[in-house]
Parts: sequence; structure tokens; C-alpha cells
Amino acid sequence: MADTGPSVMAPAVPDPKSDTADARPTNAVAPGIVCSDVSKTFGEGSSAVEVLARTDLQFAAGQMTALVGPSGCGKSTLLRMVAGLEPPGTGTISIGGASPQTLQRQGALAMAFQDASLLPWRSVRGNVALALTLARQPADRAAVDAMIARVGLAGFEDSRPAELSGGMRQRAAIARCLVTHPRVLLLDEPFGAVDELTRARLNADLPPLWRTGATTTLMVTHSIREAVVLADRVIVLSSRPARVVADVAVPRDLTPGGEAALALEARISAALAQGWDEPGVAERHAAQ
Ligand SMILES: Nc1ncnc2c1ncn2[C@@H]1O[C@H](COP(=O)(O)OP(=O)(O)OP(=O)(O)O)[C@@H](O)[C@H]1O
Repeated sequence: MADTGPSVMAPAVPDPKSDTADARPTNAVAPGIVCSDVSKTFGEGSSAVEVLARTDLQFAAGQMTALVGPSGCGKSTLLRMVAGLEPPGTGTISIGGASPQTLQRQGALAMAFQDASLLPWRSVRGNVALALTLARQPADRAAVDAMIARVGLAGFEDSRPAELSGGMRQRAAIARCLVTHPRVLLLDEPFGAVDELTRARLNADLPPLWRTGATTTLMVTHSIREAVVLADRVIVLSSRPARVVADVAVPRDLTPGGEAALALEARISAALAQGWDEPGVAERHAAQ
């Protein structure tokens, strides 16, 4: 994963000069995300690395989409572009008709990364409350404690991150994301740094908090099973330069581990292998 900056991209401090500085999330309607002709190349000349080939992608409002693909193919880069942290090389990204930066200024976009990295000197309550402050929402202690309880951390409000297990830190990081009720939630391997059992527990406990239809969620994961369990749709990317090799709808009523789920996992796995191995992927896109 590339440099991910702070673990939770709390909404940016609003720019008072901006005409949208006073904009607040006025409703809970999730926006759709439209990536048109988006590509990304880092560097120039002989050191240029083409990460994402020209791509059109749409993410439906209120849906949870999982992005899977070989390591280094550009999943985090795509997420960072949607977050407005990285400008696309070509094309545009529109979220509900607005730019990612506008969503950020509205405090309507939250992002969590694999390593949780909460502020170590702040308590769980302090970390969660900070997200509200940055989003210019009232840091209401009752709301903060309620969100902490919803992720299963009641009783740990005053604990510092170092006093928590990895799974508990992930829960705190998710609470920090969700407390502002973001309309767009971007998760970059949020459960990647915990053991399998904890991960299964987090997969069961946390998604209902954002699967309300009021949040459009993109999640990068290396786990095909996790993608099928959590997402409404799984997009499989090829090795660099990334292109979409499969776009798989996941029925909501799928039984985890059931026959239909296993068939989907096999399909995604085959697409992943194809995108990984297919000869000439890089050359074809270099020629475009
Ligand atoms: N700011 C940057 N400057 C230069 N190269 C970068 C930058 N960010 C990412 N890259 C390169 O872009 C490629 C894709 O990185 P990215 O982190 O998006 O991949 P990924 O699919 O998320 O990987 P992983 O699954 O291993 O986390 C990598 O080769 C990486 O080194």
C-alpha cells in the first residue's frame, strides 16, 4: 500500500475563504460516484509508472463496492483519487455532481486505512470527537459515546490506543469515521492488520453500521471472501496498469460460505488470476 497518510482522513478543516465553507451535510442521501476517463501515472519519462489505465467506473448511491486486485495494481491510488487526496492524471471524478474536495469540505467523506493509527495521545473518546470537530459538527459527548458503544467499545472511552488490541483499534477507527455520518466512506484494507478471527468478528459487527443505504462505500480488500461477505458489488482489477477485468454483483441475500457464495468467490478468484497473468496487459495499455 502506498503512503496512506493519516489513518482516518477526517474531514478537512474548512477553508473560510471557500464559498462552500459553510456547507454542511444537509441530508443523509448517499451520492453516486462517477469516474470518467480516469487514469493515473506517477513520474515522467523513463521513470513513469502507469498505475491506472483510462477507466470509466460508476458506483451506485448507497452501495458498498469492494475493489480487489494484485498488490501494487493501484487500488489505494484509486481510493485516494476518489478522496481528493491525489489528482487524476486524466479524466474527472464526480461525487453526487460535486468534486471530492467539495465533499471533504462538507465533512461528508471519511476514509479509514489498514493501520488504524489513531492519535496515540488521545483517548478513544478524544479520537472520535476530533472527527466531529474537523467536520465542524458539534462534538456532542453523548453522540460520541453512543458511536463508541455501537462499535462494541463501551467502557473503553478513556483508553489510549496503546491500551487496546488491534481489533479494538480498528473499531475505534471505524467509529471515528462513522460518527460524522459520512455520505461517502472509503475503507482501505480496514481489517487487514488483524487476525482472521478478529477480522471475521469485525466483518459481522461493523458493516450493518454503514449498510443503511445512506452511505456510498468503497472498500479495498485482499480477501475475496471478505469482499463477497460485505459488498454489493466486487470489482476485480488487473495488475498494473489496472483495468477492470470483472464486475460482479453480489446478491444481498447470499449465505456466507454457502454454495452461491463459494461460486462467486471462485469466479472472482479466476478473474483475479486472469488479470494477474494475462500476458501483454501492460503493453496493451502502454500503447493506448
Ligand atoms: N505518490 C506516489 N508516487 C509514486 N508512486 C506511487 C505513489 N503512490 C503509489 N505509487 C505506486 O503506484 C503503484 C500502485 O500503488 P497502490 O498503493 O495504489 O497499489 P495497491 O493496489 O493499493 O497495493 P497494495 O494492494 O499492495 O496495497 C505502486 O507501484 C506504487 O509504488
